[in-house]
Amino acid sequence: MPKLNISLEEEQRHFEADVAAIEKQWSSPRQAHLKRPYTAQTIAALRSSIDTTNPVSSSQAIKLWNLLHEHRKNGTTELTFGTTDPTVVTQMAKHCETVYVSGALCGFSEVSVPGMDACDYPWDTVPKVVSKISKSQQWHDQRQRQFRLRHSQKDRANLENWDYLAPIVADGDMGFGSLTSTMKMAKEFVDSGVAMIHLDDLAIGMKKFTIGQGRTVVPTSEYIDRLTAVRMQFDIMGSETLLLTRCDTDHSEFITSVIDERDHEYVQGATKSVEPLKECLAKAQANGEDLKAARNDWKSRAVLRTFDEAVKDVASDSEYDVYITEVRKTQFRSLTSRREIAAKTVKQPVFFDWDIPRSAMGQYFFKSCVKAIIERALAVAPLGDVTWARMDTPNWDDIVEFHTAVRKVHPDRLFAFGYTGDYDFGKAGFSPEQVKTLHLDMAKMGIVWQVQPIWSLQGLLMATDDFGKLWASEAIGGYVREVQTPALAKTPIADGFEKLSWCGGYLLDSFYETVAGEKIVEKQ
Ligand SMILES: C[C@](O)(C(=O)O)[C@H](CC(=O)O)C(=O)O
Repeated sequence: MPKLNISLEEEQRHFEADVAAIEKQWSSPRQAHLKRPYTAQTIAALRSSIDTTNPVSSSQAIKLWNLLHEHRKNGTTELTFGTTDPTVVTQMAKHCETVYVSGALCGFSEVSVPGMDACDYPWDTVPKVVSKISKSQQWHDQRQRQFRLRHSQKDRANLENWDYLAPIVADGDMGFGSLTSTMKMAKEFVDSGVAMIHLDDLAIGMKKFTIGQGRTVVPTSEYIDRLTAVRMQFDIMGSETLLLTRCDTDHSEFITSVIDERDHEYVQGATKSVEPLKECLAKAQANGEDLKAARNDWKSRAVLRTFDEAVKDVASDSEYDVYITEVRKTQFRSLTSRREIAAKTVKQPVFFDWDIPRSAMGQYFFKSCVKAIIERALAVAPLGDVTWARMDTPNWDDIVEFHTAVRKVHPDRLFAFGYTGDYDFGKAGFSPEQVKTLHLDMAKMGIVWQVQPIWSLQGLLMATDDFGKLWASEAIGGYVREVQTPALAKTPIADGFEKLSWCGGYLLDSFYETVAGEKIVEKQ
């Protein structure tokens, strides 16, 4: 292998030029709001000597950044939905300005072994889907342009001219492991051409929906480290790719560790001296008892409380007032500090043990609330570009409280929102009239990117079911009447093979023409 032919002075010059370029990029209007815990020198030294910026990801990110800011300025919002299918994306281009690649959908349709969304698919699953969609967008852009340029300037005025290059937003879940897998995932995303990815605070494998038991977050510090790892990877690549800091704290029941005192306020402990939950459940299992009932019985005996609630239970009203006033003098207090204050302000001893309720997997009980979500969102805001508090149910008061509080600190913040699962708006207290204008009301709070992530699971399934029924009963007669005729009558035409443009027929022909020098297809 030959030695690198570069003098020490030249190497140093390159390094310093890199540092200067990084500092310039970090102070640009696109990046000036970001705060990194590392320096441009550190990043420059982590780069390889070849430029690894991905032009698609960076230009799509800037396009998205400008689009979202335009919405924020106007109090409007981008509305999109999730898919994994490039053909679907071509039709989205007529109505949406962005595309969403959903992890949940990938887990059903883009893996060798499908399953419910537990984010347990390989870490490069979603980047591969983004890459497929991005290449398809580029191809449609190319074949549309080629078709247009076959025509005179005047004739082009009557031809379709869609923006197929809608920026792609994709699901990075929790990063799929520790720092290095998160970095590898971020790298694959950038190389796939993604415009923005979201990363959340869930523990790996602990996104649980069905039995509603066990959804687990990581400590705030680990959430910050994850996002820092992504930001660092983007910086190493010199990428403009946007980072959407998603917070899944809502309805989470557990936290993996109590290492970060910022989380202590929300950790629950037993306030009665009972046997550890783990032992109780092991005994119940050995005796063939109903585990859910045993757990509920244990909970009623253990009386789970946060430390502040435990103090409130034993203190007089005036004692509690003194206690909580003292606690609130500092934003974050460790359990040790809370115990010290309680010892000074409350006569009764406070029994509180957060180890007794720990699960067999070691998790601690966690009491989620809007305040906890706000604190996490604020802790990570400087690392990201957009904020999303994922909510299991559409609770309007919570939505308003969250966005108002974050906007107080970051008035220009961009927000995202997902109409997760199938929200029951009626049950959540919304009138049909309120649902109609919900997206606009949210836009006024800075929620500039709104997504129905899993449209396929209702919309596409329903359309396929309806068509399957028609085809089975009426075959080609039904097809011609219900699909082909209306598709061709549509303006603009619902593309397909009929017009050679959508399927790239003219582009293909022009490759042959260019190589063989023959004019195979007449200009239209
Ligand atoms: C957005 C989401 O992460 C997804 O994978 O699409 C899911 C969607 C859903 O469960 O409806 C989510 O966690 O909200």
